[in-house]
Amino acid sequence: MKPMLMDLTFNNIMRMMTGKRYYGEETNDEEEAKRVRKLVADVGANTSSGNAVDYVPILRLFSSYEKRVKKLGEDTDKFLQGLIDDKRGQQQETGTTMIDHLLVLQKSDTEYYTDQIIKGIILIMVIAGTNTSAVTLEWALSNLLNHPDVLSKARAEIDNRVGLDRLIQESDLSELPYLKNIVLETLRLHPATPLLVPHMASEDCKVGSYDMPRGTTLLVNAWAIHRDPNTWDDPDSFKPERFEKEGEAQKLMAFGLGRRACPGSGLAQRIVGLALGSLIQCFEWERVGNEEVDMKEGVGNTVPKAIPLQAVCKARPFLHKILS
Ligand code: HEM
Repeated sequence: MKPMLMDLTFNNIMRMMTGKRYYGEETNDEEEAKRVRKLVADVGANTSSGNAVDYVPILRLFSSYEKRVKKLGEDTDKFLQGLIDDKRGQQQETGTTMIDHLLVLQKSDTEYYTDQIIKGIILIMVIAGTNTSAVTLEWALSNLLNHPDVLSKARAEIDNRVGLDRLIQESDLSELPYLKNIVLETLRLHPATPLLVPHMASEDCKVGSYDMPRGTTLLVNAWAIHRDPNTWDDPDSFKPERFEKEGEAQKLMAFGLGRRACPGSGLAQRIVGLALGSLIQCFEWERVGNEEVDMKEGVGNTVPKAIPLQAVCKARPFLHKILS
């Protein structure tokens, strides 16, 4: 499932930014899509591993990491500049992509909305928004396969509120509280970035009973906070119903808190909710064998499953009718 979910979230973000798809059958330009897919795979392979030279400087003599990453940076910059230049050749005022809007802003505020800033915005949306949403979907589906009762309840909610005459759409999400609670429970047990991102104290301060001198790096262990038995009942169990209690969702830290919290949290919850809702509405899902889906965590910036999810699915009969 993981590669398909990654393709989905990457297409989603890139369609918002550029209007183009790079994965699947409806790609606009297959040659360009192939180049972009290779670039994305190379960036993925080189970002989560880190640079051993940072810890053991002598390794510089043997390592090609820095050279490789520099070349990758140049290729990425060329690709992003190409996206902006393509759009600049078109009529932005009628365009609906994010790059169109940013180029309109560039005309009125040239100093702030430079190409560099626009490239940075595209890049951070791809880096921060694709893998995080894809792993959350993979954990959500894994939990549903291990809890068929929850899956049936979610399907019943969608069938009742959306029906079988059309596909679920974004505007339905506010009417599907159980589906929302499944997403929240997944974010509680499997926060995609379990240590958030490192923060630094800009002034001397106290966190709980600890003194934090200015300049201290602070890591927040959201994973542990989300499983703290003093805060949650039966914290290790997957129980979306817990979020029916008022105020429970406010205890989550999967998107951080405060000024530097994730600005994509609303978008992420819509992407994950709609994708998961569509998978539940359109397909019958089963585990590959009788055994439960393995829920061990692997290693990575955004916590992957140790064993990638494989599942069996069959289109529900109504789908043929509405797609024909
Ligand atoms: C399930 C999906 C996602 C999760 C779990 C997630 C989680 C996080 C977390 C924990 C942080 C750091 C917050 C902190 O340290 O206090 C963060 C930062 C950020 N996220 Fe997300 N995120 C997700 C999706 C997205 C999406 C879809 C976008 C945009 C397209 C996005 C854009 C960003 C950006 C730009 C930052 C940096 C904000 C800053 O430093 O001020 N994220 N995210």
